[in-house]
Amino acid sequence: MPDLETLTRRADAPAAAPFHAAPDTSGAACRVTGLVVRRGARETLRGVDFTLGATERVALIGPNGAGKTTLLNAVVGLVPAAGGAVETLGERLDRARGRARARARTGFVFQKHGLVRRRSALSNVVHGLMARPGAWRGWSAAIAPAPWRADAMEALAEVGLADRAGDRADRLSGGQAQRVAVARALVSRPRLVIADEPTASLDPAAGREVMELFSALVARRGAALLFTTHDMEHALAYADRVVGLRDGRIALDRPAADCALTDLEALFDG
Ligand SMILES: Nc1ncnc2c1ncn2[C@@H]1O[C@H](COP(=O)(O)OP(=O)(O)OP(=O)(O)O)[C@@H](O)[C@H]1O
Repeated sequence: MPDLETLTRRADAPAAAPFHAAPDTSGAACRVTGLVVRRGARETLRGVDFTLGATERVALIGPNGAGKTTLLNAVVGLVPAAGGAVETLGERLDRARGRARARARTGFVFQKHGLVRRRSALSNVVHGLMARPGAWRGWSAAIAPAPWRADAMEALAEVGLADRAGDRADRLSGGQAQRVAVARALVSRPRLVIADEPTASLDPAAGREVMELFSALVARRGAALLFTTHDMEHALAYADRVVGLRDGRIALDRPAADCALTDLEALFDG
């Protein structure tokens, strides 16, 4: 089974999935019910109930090993449920076609940008369109169809990097590279964006800049965002709701506006 990062590599893109899948009529980006995930003999998620609204931004927090990444993986069907159910973008994830359709409408951002270093910023954003029908994984900015290049340029402009479109990814700063990764995730206009510690590799100022932009763009697009973070200030500032995991269970689920920093820090005590 591929991990989250291989999903953004074109060879593993769900090419068979239709770009325009059935509309989500469930009213939620994701519904997780009684989810149990096992890794070997150990239960890493132990009965998780969680709903992500269609346009909601949720921060997942908790100590190391609490199950945050496992939950992100489960939301796109990258780890199987040993119990309970997951429905994402109206699709049942226990079915291969449902998983492919849900993933085709999901954007991904990772701790490390995962850009192709020798390709231009624009080519890297074009890669975010590879779930479209007819996509060829060798496409770069130079040979992708003009409308696709235009979409990629628009996404780069939205992250403030239109003027760096032709620069190789390895010439960008960490913060700029992560902004390109955000553009790559959003260019296909996903209904759901998931991000695993998107600022962990950045310094605090660059991290704030990326999250500010990322969270605002997702809101402007009317998509849902689920991100993990170890930065409690990011959880409070860039999410509508904070969900805390501890030992594979939900230990906190509250609107960000009703949380104090001390509430979040309490999750890490003991
Ligand atoms: N591929 C795997 N095989 C076996 N066990 C795993 C695997 N991935 C994660 N686990 C285990 O599942 C549990 C939850 O891990 P997970 O990565 O979801 O936690 P996390 O909250 O994201 O932690 P962190 O903050 O350290 O990234 C941990 O005990 C971990 O060791």
